[in-house]
Amino acid sequence: MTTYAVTNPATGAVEKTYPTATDEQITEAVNLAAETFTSYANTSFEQRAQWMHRVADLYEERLDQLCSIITREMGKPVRQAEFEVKISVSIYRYYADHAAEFLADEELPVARGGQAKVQYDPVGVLLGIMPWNFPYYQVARFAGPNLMAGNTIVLKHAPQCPESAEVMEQIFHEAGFPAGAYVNIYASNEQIAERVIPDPRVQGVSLTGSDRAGAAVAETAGKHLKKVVLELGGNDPFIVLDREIVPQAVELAATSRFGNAGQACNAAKRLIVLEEFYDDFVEQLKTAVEQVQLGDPTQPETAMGPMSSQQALENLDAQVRDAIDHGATAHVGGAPEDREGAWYPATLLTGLTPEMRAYSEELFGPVAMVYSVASEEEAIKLANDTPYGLTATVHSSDPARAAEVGNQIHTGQVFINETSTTAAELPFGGVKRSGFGRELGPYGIKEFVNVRLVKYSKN
Ligand SMILES: NC(=O)C1=CN([C@@H]2O[C@H](COP(=O)(O)OP(=O)(O)OC[C@H]3O[C@@H](n4cnc5c(N)ncnc54)[C@H](O)[C@@H]3O)[C@@H](O)[C@H]2O)C=CC1
Ligand SMILES: CCCCCC(=O)O
Repeated sequence: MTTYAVTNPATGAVEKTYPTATDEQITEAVNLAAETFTSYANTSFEQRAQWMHRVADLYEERLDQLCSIITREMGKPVRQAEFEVKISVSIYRYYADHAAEFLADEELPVARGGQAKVQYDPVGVLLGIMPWNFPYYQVARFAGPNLMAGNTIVLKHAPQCPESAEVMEQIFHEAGFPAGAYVNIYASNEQIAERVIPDPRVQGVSLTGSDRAGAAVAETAGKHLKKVVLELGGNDPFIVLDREIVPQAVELAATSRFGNAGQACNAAKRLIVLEEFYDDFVEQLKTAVEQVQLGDPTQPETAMGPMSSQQALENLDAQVRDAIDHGATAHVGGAPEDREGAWYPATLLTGLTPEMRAYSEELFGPVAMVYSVASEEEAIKLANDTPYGLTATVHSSDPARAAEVGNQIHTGQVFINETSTTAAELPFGGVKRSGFGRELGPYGIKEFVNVRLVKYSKN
């Protein structure tokens, strides 16, 4: 049974519970989104943009409240929560400002004469299934473009995030969107599979989360011929090619790995370093990891708070224990803190080998793993030795060399001499088990539209 509750990971205390929807409520939610679609699809881009900018205004006006909610729901340090709210605002404003341009009719040349154009029409009700790690940002990547395209949305958030889910729906309605344009549901997985995805008025599903969840939802969607966009996990390589870049690479690696307590699909997870300066890199990184102190996530000076839940901590602990039991070395950290709440210290592991779970599985927590390789070719081979393909970052004092290596890594995104970042105008997505489809940028608004040909005879 799915329980929607605010369980503060800093203390383990259940602070608020929300009732899972009844089957009748689920049906009413889809009915409302479907009935609203007809009129909403006929609103102008200007009207949608006005409402969308108002959503962004309300996020800005309620910054402190929004930050406090997710700090309690999943332990995010308040400064990082501010960043998340602000990037969500930028996504809403980006699509408010650019949707009309991105979805403008396109005239097509016709060899045999006549006229033709493509128009980008909304398709109907979309289901969004979002995770707990960035409660506002993940929803913005889905709601921003699809509402601007004229679709209506039914949003099922993570069971850990019922309060942020509630406040987002309130904001969209207060901003002026029709009630049926954005409908939040506290649904169970079974209700999603049995009552939402099969509904003929639901035209697509966007899920961000684990590949396990993605596979389950995509299987149901496939059975009912519904398009999906999947933003799943990653085990992203971070390759260091020369000694000169090591100090910068150490700083970037620590920032990427320990932000959000390591709970980011695009975090640098596998640090791959040429053996000639491997010891130096590990020593410098050890110093950086030791400086990442756990703290009260409500305090502005805190760099890392608890993990999102006791379950997330236990999953990570099992993976790290398995690595250590099979011979890995924990230079820093390596076990949960002995106190109430989901507290796991910044951890540095070396000596990873293929028989360990940590070698092939995503470690969704504050654990940096460093691998030594003898050559650039070995670095590329190791980087690609994963079922995932989300982002890769490559670091060298010679950016052209880094780009050449980056071009050989099978991922949806490559970053040269910087951490894997995200922005409203940059497409985000992966290959292999990291999912398919793209969010953000001009690509994110064309995933759930009907690319419709209109042709006129030449007479
Ligand atoms: N790509 C990303 O941003 C994220 C990836 N993850 C990955 O997921 C792993 C585990 O995290 P979880 O909390 O288990 O995330 P999850 O993948 O179980 O949850 C993500 C969302 O999918 C929903 N969901 C899960 N199974 C479902 C099903 N059968 N039908 C319908 N909805 C379903 C959840 O309720 C939630 O809303 C992490 O270790 C990480 O690898 C988790 C969060 C975000
Ligand atoms: C704002 C950072 C992006 C995290 C992307 C993810 O975990 O899905």
